[in-house]
Amino acid sequence: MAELAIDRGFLPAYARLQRPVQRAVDAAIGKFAEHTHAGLHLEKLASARDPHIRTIRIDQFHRGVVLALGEQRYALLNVLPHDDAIAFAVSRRFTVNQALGVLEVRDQVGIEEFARVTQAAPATTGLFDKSSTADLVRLGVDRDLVPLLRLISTDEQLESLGGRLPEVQLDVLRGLASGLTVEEVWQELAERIVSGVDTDDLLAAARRTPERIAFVSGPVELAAILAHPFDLWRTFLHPTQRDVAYRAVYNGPALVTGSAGTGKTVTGLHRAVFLAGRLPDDGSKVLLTTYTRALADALSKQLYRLTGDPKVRSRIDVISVDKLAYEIVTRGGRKVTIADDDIMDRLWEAAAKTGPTYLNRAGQVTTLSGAFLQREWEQVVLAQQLTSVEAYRDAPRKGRGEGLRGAQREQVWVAIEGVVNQLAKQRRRTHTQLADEAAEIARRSPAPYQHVIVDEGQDLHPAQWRLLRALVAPGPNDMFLLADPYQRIYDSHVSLAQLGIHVRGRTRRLTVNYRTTHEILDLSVKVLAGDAAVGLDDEADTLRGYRSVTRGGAPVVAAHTSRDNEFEALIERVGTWLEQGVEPHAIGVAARTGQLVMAVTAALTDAYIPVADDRRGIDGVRVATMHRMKGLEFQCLAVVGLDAGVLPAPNAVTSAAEDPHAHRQDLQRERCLLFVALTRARDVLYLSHSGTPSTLLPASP
Ligand SMILES: Nc1ncnc2c1ncn2[C@@H]1O[C@H](COP(=O)(O)OP(=O)(O)OP(=O)(O)O)[C@@H](O)[C@H]1O
Repeated sequence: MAELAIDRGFLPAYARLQRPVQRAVDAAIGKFAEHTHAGLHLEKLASARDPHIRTIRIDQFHRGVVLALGEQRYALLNVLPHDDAIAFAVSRRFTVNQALGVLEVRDQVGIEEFARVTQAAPATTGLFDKSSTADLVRLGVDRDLVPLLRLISTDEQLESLGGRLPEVQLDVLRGLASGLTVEEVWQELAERIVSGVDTDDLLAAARRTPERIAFVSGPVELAAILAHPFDLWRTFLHPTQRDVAYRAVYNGPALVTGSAGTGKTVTGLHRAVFLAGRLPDDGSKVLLTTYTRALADALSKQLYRLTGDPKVRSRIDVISVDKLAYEIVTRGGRKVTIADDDIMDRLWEAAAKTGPTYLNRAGQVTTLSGAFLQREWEQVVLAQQLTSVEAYRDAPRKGRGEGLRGAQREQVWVAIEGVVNQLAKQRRRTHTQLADEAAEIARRSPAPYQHVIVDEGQDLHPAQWRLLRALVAPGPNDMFLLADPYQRIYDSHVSLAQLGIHVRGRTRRLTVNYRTTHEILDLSVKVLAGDAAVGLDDEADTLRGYRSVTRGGAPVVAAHTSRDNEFEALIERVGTWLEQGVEPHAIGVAARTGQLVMAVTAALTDAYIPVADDRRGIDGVRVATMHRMKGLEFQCLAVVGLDAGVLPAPNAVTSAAEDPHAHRQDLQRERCLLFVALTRARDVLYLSHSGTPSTLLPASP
């Protein structure tokens, strides 16, 4: 089969066609492949804005639109009913970006229309006043567009013009509009700048544009692409994603950051397949790991969609860090019983009752809470592997708030030791303890993996990092880490460098959100209240340039006077989504507490709405705590119970009297949690509360 190119925009169009039309499309594609396209009636249109555009006959009612790239190569752009196909073909114009050399498409007729309407109302302050024409052109913006861009003064205008502009240029303009300087946008593009671009060579440009044009080399590859027409991420990566995922060599651990929905997981999956594909057939393996079992399952499913090659697939182990630690420790038949959260909570509460006291700011003697002791154990003692009171007395308490005086530390140590001893007596371990044991075992054996890829890295504990470090020998391409410090919802404040994982000079940031609409993202970012998060590389992270590629409706915030009313409204809302044809599993309902989750589940079930139950294998609407929503996504999402007394969760926030620093940190963690929840929504977000709204909700979304 000869080379045939497919445009990214064609796949969703293909998915919407009736099966017989799809078959006619397949036949037409086949003719192209056999170079018998003469029979397809390639037609040039007199009124077309682009002389390279042709249409072809698909069936009696449908026409395909193709682009002649030169050298007898064609790219299939779209298949539409006859009149729509003609309108599409007439309006599109393909050009070559003068800075990047990539193939671009614009809706020329749409741009002309926009210019007609906009000229009547010239702007006073333009959105791009800070960028000179030379700057814009240097960033690849077409010179003929600049006068029109000068008339634009609002984000709304840019978005209304946006759909008609070449995508790369829109991305540049969105970056500038979101506050990036010309230099920062240039930096984002820098590695893709091409010198000596021939703006007449469409074929060369198409080959430089894998994010838009896929050259298909055989029927198997074509079938694989057409089989999942909505999974654009499988074929068309953003250039930054592609560059990050397919770089031949990182000379050591690499860290990819990017906030919610920027395709970190997608990038990690591509990297896993890329690295696995290069491994020799001698049992060498890639580890793809993440925080929870549910996330590992999701990764596994996506991996199957990305590669059908059983050989490659068999070289990638997908497993959560906890399960991996468990497997390593129990490998020789050793029995281990895990202490679950309930057991641990009870032990810590008991320890707190009889445990250390402190003088609070009002001068009263108060006991430290069980939650405080537990965090002290996990974040200081286990994090630094402290084994004696002497070591603990002098240990730094990074991220743990106010100092504990020497005598207090001794009391805290006694309380912690008491809990640890009881655990040992019960022959139980926590997952964190297990991770260190597993790391110890791993250090004594040859490293079992050639490459380790970690998703959701922001929440891993130092013990888990120690384990991962021990599973792969230091060297090129050893570790590929994906993390977003704004989605840190547990307490780990990790410095990778201190754990012997040095990423300096190998960090990359993704900024384009592919999941969430502009409107939902806008609200979600407000929840973070402008606080900068510190990344795994010890650098302050930034959300500058973080932007979405889609637009939609504004999120709704519904205020209710009682929980009953709130749930009634939720049932109605979910019912409407289902009536509109949204699949139950594409709907999510998130709440802060397990109790609320149970109440929502009961309310929906009583209303005959199916609720997903993994243990019983039941498909349905996913109702879960905000913590469990991490890493997932939903077409329609409701986040409920956003009341003042529920979020921030009182028991998760240290009182300001106990420790003002910890108080601030806990509040920020609750904000991140809400951010994680809200950014799970793809198209529609609905929020509700009963009584006084949570202080974490922005005033007027
Ligand atoms: N290049 C792309 N083209 C189309 N869709 C994409 C692309 N990259 C990512 N997506 C889609 O965007 C969504 C978010 O991607 P992904 O889950 O990889 O992001 P993430 O950064 O890991 O998100 P989070 O941190 O919020 O879990 C997914 O639906 C994914 O399929």
